[in-house]
Amino acid sequence: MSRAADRLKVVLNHLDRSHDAVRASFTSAQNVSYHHHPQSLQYTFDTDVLTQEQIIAYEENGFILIRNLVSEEDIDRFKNEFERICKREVKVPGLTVMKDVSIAKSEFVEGEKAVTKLQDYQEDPELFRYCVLPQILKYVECFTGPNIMAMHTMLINKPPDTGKKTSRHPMHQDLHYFPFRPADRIVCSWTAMEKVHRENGCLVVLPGSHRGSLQEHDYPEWEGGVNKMYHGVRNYDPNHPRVHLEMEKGDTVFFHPLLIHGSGMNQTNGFRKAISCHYASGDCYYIDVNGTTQENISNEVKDLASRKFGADDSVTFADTWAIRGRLVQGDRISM
Ligand SMILES: CC(C)CC(=O)SCCNC(=O)CCNC(=O)[C@H](O)C(C)(C)COP(=O)(O)OP(=O)(O)OC[C@H]1O[C@@H](n2cnc3c(N)ncnc32)[C@H](O)[C@@H]1OP(=O)(O)O
Ligand SMILES: Nc1ncnc2c1ncn2[C@@H]1O[C@H](COP(=O)(O)OP(=O)(O)OP(=O)(O)O)[C@@H](O)[C@H]1O
Ligand SMILES: O=C(O)CCC(=O)C(=O)O
Ligand SMILES: [Fe+2]
Ligand SMILES: [Mg+2]
Repeated sequence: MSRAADRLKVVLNHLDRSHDAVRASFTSAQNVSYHHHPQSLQYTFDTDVLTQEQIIAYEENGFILIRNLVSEEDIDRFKNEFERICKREVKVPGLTVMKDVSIAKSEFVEGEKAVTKLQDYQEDPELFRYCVLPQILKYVECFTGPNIMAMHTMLINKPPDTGKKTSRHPMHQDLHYFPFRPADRIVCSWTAMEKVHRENGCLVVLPGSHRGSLQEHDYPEWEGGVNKMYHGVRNYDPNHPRVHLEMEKGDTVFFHPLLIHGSGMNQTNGFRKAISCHYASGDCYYIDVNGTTQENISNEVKDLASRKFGADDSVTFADTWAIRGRLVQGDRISM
């Protein structure tokens, strides 16, 4: 047998045995169903980039954390560009600058202290460098395959909580926002721009939840308010076993779009920064989400597009994604 085939056999054997344990760790309240019995790898391509342990970890948990993947120098450049954008020294076409809801609705705050998140930075060459870093794409290819589209770009500047707990990001699955498939050929890369830990609101994940299905999402009923479009999974069970991903500057997590994740309150005085990109295979295809659980977010996105860009009814949810997507490797086949 070839070396690759040997490797695959070892991995599949391991997965077959360990899946029962992962299955058992989920409560029925979370309504996660498993049908997965591995005949081959479902979530990864074995391209000799990932170790056996990393393949097993991603297949089982739905994420892998790679330490020290992005250099300090690159991160400082992203941070510097973020500051220039906040000071309005550069204007980026298509960029959304989002303020925290409790800051936007109360005090007048200027500059980066008002900004919770930049979204859609694909037209900013300095920030978009993140999406084409070779060491990132090398890992992304293990999940998407060789044709790679950068579909969604964000720089998150989680502010110190104002006391209303609005700095939290409710537990969600990113696939809720995406009208393209297959889910297994989509991956998020999320890089800490400084030390992130429980106190400043690191990512919180439910390992193995990527093996469930897309759940219904809605605004959580939070007293202090919720940020626009921060939908959470319905009936979230706070007692579910979860993992806090504490990371150093430059550490990067790659995760599946069905993985349930969120982030806690920022209880420090600093702004917790991270940069991320969602990638999809250039072979993915758009779906119509009308009549599905994604209809609520689709309507919100289309509303915003019509207010912001004067888009008319003929602009679909899928169009709003196709416009933002950028090819970063290989061919743009059907996206
Ligand atoms: C996988 C991935 C996609 C997952 C996610 O990223 S989930 C989060 C997705 N988030 C987004 O797509 C960003 C959505 N936000 C935006 O588009 C913008 O921030 C807007 C909500 C439209 C506000 O922008 P803009 O109109 O420039 O802001 P203004 O300061 O002029 O405020 C206009 C009215 O909006 C309110 N507002 C501002 N920021 C927020 C907020 N964060 N949450 C809820 N409401 C907000 C603001 O209070 C104001 O309301 P009124 O005074 O008109 O009642
Ligand atoms: N009702 C809910 N619906 C969806 N997500 C929620 C809900 N309640 C909490 N979360 C999410 O659960 C995750 C953990 O939040 P929490 O505020 O408990 O942080 P934490 O890291 O546990 O902090 P602490 O150390 O203070 O307990 C966050 O993503 C938060 O937004
Ligand atoms: O950085 C965070 O707090 C998580 C953001 C996130 O999960 C998202 O925007 O989809
Ligand atoms: Fe997310
Ligand atoms: Mg807690």
